[in-house]
Amino acid sequence: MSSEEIEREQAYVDKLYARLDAMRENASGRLDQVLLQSGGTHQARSERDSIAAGYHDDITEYGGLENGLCFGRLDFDNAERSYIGRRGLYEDSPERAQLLMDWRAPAARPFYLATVASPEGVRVRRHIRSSGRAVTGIDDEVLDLTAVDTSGHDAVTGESVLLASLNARRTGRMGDIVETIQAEQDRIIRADVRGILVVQGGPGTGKTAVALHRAAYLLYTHRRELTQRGVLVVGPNTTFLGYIGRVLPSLGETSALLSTVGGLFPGVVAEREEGPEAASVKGSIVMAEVVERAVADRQRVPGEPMEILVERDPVWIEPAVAERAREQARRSLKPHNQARAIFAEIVVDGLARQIAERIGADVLDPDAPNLLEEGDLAEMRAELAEDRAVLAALDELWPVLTPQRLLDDLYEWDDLLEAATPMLTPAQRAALRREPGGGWTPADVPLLDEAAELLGDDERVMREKARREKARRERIAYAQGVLDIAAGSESYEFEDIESEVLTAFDLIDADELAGRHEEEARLTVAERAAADRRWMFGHVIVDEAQELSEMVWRLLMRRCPSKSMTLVGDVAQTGDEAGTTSWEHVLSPYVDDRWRLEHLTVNYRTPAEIMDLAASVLAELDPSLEVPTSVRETGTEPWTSHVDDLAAALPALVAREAAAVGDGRLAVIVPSGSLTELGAAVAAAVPGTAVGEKVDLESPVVVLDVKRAKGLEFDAVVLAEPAAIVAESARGLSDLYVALTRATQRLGIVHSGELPAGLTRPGE
Ligand SMILES: Nc1ncnc2c1ncn2[C@@H]1O[C@H](COP(=O)(O)OP(=O)(O)OP(=O)(O)O)[C@@H](O)[C@H]1O
Repeated sequence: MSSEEIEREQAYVDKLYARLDAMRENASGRLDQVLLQSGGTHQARSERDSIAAGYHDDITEYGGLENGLCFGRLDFDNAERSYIGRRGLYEDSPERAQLLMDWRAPAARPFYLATVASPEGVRVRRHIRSSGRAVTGIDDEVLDLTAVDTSGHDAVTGESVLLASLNARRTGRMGDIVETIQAEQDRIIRADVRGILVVQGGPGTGKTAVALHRAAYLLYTHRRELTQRGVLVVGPNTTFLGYIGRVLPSLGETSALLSTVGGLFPGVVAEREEGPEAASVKGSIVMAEVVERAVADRQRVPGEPMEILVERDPVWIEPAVAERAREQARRSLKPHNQARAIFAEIVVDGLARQIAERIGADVLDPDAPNLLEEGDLAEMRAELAEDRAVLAALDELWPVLTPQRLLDDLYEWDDLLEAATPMLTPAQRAALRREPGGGWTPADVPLLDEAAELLGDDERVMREKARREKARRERIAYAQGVLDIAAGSESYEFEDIESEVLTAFDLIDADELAGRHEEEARLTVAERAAADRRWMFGHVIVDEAQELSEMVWRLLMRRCPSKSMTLVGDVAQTGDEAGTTSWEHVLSPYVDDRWRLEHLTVNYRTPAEIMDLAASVLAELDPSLEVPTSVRETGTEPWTSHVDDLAAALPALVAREAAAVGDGRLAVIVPSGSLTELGAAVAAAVPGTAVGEKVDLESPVVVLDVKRAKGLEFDAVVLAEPAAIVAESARGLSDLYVALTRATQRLGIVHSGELPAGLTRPGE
């Protein structure tokens, strides 16, 4: 392509960036203005908060567009032309002529779908390559071969753009694919938002990429509903979330919350590890009943009259009264903590009547009516309801519980555990046992959530929350008052804003104001959703959805009552014992057969040479499972090396591979049981190696186990002792399949023991 043509496109791209810069400056100026406004009604304040949050989102989005703002151009048969980019841009003029079309706009679809066979009115599709703001190349695809003189164009090169991107070195962060979305992917990305869409696809077929682009597409197309309610994206572990974390902002969205299952219960960090037995029991659907029983077991009736000393006089909670109280409280169908008030009222009334009988009786005439009146009785009830001994008795019979307390007690006390789990085997019960304060695991999260549903909020906690919110508002109003006095006016002239604010900041508590800005203006929908267990998302996207347990599905269905969901996964890659090998099994309890299934069939990651090997392992796992077709070959066969002492030999082999990938990324995937030992051996010999749980994926070499490698990809992979990986878990063959399909260029296998079936091929 001629350099004039590149220059011409550069001039256009410069114009786009100039417009973007102006928009960014404008948004920053407006944000500053909003943050400095003050006072007004509660409604005015909250309107300002949301306006400020909007500007903040815009600025974040503009900042993410420094690379490849514009990547395509469509020339139509009717001589019209559209530039396609990561967001739409319009001229700053009354006509608002479109400068750049958002890739998600319906009119941009031909960029992804048009072919020579079906050009959809497109004459030429142009790919514009760039680095930062500089245009570096242009590739044209002539689609309407009859309508155009092709002599001025290069050969058809659509594929070359895709292959260039697939062959590029990995950085440790996932990038977006907006420039090269393929037709089968485009159809999924733009599928109807309603209902549950399951995307089944083998490794490397772009499930993660498609899921994230779908999030961006839905937020664009259904902006009003979804930016308010947000989109939840659930991924398998924090390493993975770090890997995909920058894809969405670069697509221009801040209304998506990325979370692991462990992060879905606000206030709890569920990072403890536990054995597969415990995780498997906790994930099973019977736990819904276990939690229900555990709550019911905390609503007690004493076996015999329970004595309480009220001001040194004994009174008794009679079993019959407590029974009636419990029944009425349960019949209210209120959650446990709220129903306690009903229980307490009836019990207290019983106590008040006992006392009334004693002190109101006519000593001269036992048959005479009680001397106390209804008013006296009411007063007595009020006093008893506050009495320490009565409260202690109520706490014993119907304690106010947090979900954490309920589960802590359940796991700790044999009698509670036994009572709540008659349907479990002794071994399953033993797997649940835990000492107090042991920390939460991801499998506890749906149980905490289940408990929270049944327990409801503690009214005391709610009162405390309301009190704190009121105090916060008052502090702000106070600070604002000072600010207004300092500035001498309630409304500012914007030219003078800086000097006035500086004075005010000097005079009052700057932290207070900074905190207020932080708290109120900076909270995105995603942040607000993260802090609120009851948040109901507009759409839920789950990656590696095959790993989710039945209990997690229950939680997710609660968070998305509209059941608008996209679930991507591969039932051949299930590693978690509580995970699934059947979509139908997990979905039918919620939506029966009302869900749609789409398939992705092309592997964009793993070259054919590596996929051949992975295919033999998949055949061992289940011959009926289909292997996705690799889109490219590299000419490099995987190598196998048999060694006597793995820990001694591995570092040198890793160093050799690291040299072979140059500035790319290399992963050493090892059995979980040897992670520490092999990690240390490699780290000691190969500079820049990161090992373990939360590895920095941007390191040149990382050592991890399959669980943490899930969903990730690297230029090269060295797989250590595959037979041990297979032996480590009930789903070991699936784990091996996952490990084999992480590489984009090179794969090596090092083993000291036997090779597992499927991998026994002649090596290097
Ligand atoms: N249309 C595309 N254009 C460019 N790259 C693509 C395209 N589709 C997928 N890729 C790339 O292929 C690789 C694999 O994609 P992704 O991680 O989304 O696959 P996956 O199906 O989630 O894999 P796995 O099940 O193994 O986790 C990524 O590097 C992704 O960017």
